[in-house]
Amino acid sequence: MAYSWFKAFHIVGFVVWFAGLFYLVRLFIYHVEANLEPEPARTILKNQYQIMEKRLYDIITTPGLFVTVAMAIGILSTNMELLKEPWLHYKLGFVAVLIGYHIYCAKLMKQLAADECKWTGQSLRALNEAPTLLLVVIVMLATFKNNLPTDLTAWLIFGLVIFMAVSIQLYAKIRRRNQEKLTGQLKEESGVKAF
Ligand code: HEM
Repeated sequence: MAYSWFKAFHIVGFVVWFAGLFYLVRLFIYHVEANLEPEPARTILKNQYQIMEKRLYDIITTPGLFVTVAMAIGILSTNMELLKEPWLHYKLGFVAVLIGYHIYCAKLMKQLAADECKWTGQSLRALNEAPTLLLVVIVMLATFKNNLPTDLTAWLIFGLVIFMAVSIQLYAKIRRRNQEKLTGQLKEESGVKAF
């Protein structure tokens, strides 16, 4: 019974953790792109994003990490034999990368607050795909364990995930380009009218 409780809240924990990580880097994108706005909108937006990022990190994302890890320790305490499983060792490797990403997000948040962030909106969009790949791999390992499928279906699903990530990036690029064109046109038109 304890095992099921721990597992249920292990799943709740990582859903919260990932929701936080995905939204956090989206806020970073808006934060960086606020630099393109004229004053006073730029300062107002950047201050607002800074507050939202800190709250999201402290109140949602980091507690999500702690609940996930605490519940995992709970699961392991009910069956220590799990610690000998090779799939768990691989999973722990990917979770370590995920924790590294989580810590790097805190660094980015500080750089953004100090106006020292070198990342562009486009590169942050690409960075935001990293947890998607980790999510897929970790959930696959937790589900299939030592029998991770390597057949055609598995490769097709993996390809589909990569395809979706690339399509989202391309769609965002096209949409931004169209928006820039429209803004340019509107500026030109208002310039002609003023003249
Ligand atoms: C310190 C980090 C973690 C440890 C030590 C850990 C360990 C475990 C263990 C021991 C189980 C039970 C497996 C079994 O009953 O055979 C489990 C289940 C599970 N874990 Fe984790 N986990 C960690 C992080 C994560 C993360 C970050 C995710 C998601 C991205 C995740 C997804 C899952 C899922 C979906 C299950 C349920 C699998 C099933 O139904 O058997 N875990 N985890």
